[in-house]
Amino acid sequence: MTLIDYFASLSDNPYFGAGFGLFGLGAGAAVLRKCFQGSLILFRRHYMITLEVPCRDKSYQWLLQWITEKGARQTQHLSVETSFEQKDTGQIKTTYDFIPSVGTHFFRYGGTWIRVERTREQQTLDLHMGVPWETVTLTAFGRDKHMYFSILEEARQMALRKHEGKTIMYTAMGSEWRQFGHPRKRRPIQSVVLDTGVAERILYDVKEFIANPGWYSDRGIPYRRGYLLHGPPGCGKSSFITALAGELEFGICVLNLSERGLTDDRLNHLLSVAPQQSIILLEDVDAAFASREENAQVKAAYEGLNRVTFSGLLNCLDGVASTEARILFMTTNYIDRLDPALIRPGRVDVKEFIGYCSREQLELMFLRFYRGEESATLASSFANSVLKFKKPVSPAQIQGYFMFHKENKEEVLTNVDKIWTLS
Ligand SMILES: Nc1ncnc2c1ncn2[C@@H]1O[C@H](COP(=O)(O)OP(=O)(O)OP(=O)(O)O)[C@@H](O)[C@H]1O
Repeated sequence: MTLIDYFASLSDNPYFGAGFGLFGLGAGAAVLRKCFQGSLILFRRHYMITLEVPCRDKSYQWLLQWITEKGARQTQHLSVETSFEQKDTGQIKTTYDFIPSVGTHFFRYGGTWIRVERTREQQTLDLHMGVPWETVTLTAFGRDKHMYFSILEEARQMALRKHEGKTIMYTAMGSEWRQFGHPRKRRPIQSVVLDTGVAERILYDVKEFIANPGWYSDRGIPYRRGYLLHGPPGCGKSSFITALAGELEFGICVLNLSERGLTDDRLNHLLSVAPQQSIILLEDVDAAFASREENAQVKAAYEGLNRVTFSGLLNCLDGVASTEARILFMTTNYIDRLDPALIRPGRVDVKEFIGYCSREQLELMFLRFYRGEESATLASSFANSVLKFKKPVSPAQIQGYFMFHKENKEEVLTNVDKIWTLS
C-alpha cells in the first residue's frame, strides 16, 4: 500500500474521526478531518489516474489474465478459471488459470505502482449473462493515460497469442457472443478437398475483400461480403468454412436462425456486435424459412413464437450496422428452396456449389490418406473403380470408407462397392 492509499483509507475510516474525538479536539477535529479528506480528494483528482473496466467490456477477461501473468504474481487472493485446451494429438487438456479475485491487489508496471480493485456488486446483475456485475479499477500516480493504452494492448496481444493456431467458435447468448467450448486446433485448408479451383476461388475472394476496405468506402458500398455454399450433405461445406476461418486466423460465430427467442432486433444487434475477425455462419438457411412460408397458418404460428421473420433477416443482411468487415457464410442443401430475395447480389455475392466427388477429388483424398511411393498409381485405380459405379459419392462417404480400411490400402481397391453400404 502506498502512503497516499494509507492516508486515503484512514480518511475514509470512521475511527479516524473518533481518534480525534479522543484527543479532545471535538468539533474542531471534524472540521480538520473534512479539510484533510478534501485535500486528499483534490490530490487524487489531480495526481492519480483511474481506469474502470466493467465486466461487459471485451478487455475485462484479458486484463485479469494479464495482471496475473505480468504483475500481481505475489497476490494472495486468487480465483480459478478452468479451461480446456486441445493438444496436437487431439487430446483435451484441462488447465487452471488463476486470476485476481475480488479485492485489492498491487503490481508494478514500467516503474509505476498500480492498484487493482476488483469489485462485485451484490445487488446488480448483468442481465444478459445472469452473473453479478463486476468492475476492475486500476489506479496509478500521474496523468499519463497512455500507460493504460499500452496495458490494454499488451493484454489483448497476450490473449491472442494464447489462441494462436486455434479457431474460436462463438455462440449467441442473449445479445452477446460468447466463446463456445474450447478453442479448436485449426483445420488445414488442404485437408478439405473440394473440386478443382473451388477452394482457391473462395480463398482469393475473401482475402481480396479483407485487404481492400478502402475500395468499398471510396464507392460508398457497405463493407460486407456474403457467401453461399450449397450442395448435398457430407461434401465439406461446414468443414471448408472452419478451415477457411483457420487460414484467415478468424473465429466463427454460429447462428441458428430457427432458435426460439432470436427476434429480428436481436439478430440485427448480434450481427453488429460480432467479434472482430470473425466469420458469421448461418447453417441450413433453408430450414429456417421454407416450411414457414408454405402457408399462412404456419407462418402466423411461427411469428407468435418470437422468431426471426424472413423480412427481418433480409433487413439485417442489408443493415449498415457494422463498421468492421462483415463476412457472412450461409449453407444449404437445397438452394432451390431459398427465396431469390435472400440470395440476390448484395446479400450473397458469391455462390459456390460443393458437390459429390469428382475424379480429382477421389485421387487427392486417396493421396492425403495413404502415403507412400505406390500411392500415386493406386489413387488413379481407386478413382476408376469408384467412377465405374456411376453413383454419386460424397467425401464424407469416402472418408468413412478409408477409415474402415486405414491399415490396408490394397483392400481399398477390392471393396469399392462397400462405400455405399458402409454409410
Ligand atoms: N471435401 C471434403 N474433404 C475432406 N473431408 C470432407 C470433405 N467433405 C466432407 N468431409 C468430411 O465429412 C464430414 C462431414 O463434412 P461436412 O459437415 O463439412 O459436410 P457438409 O457439406 O457441411 O454437410 P451438411 O450439408 O450435412 O452440413 C467431416 O468429417 C469432413 O471431414
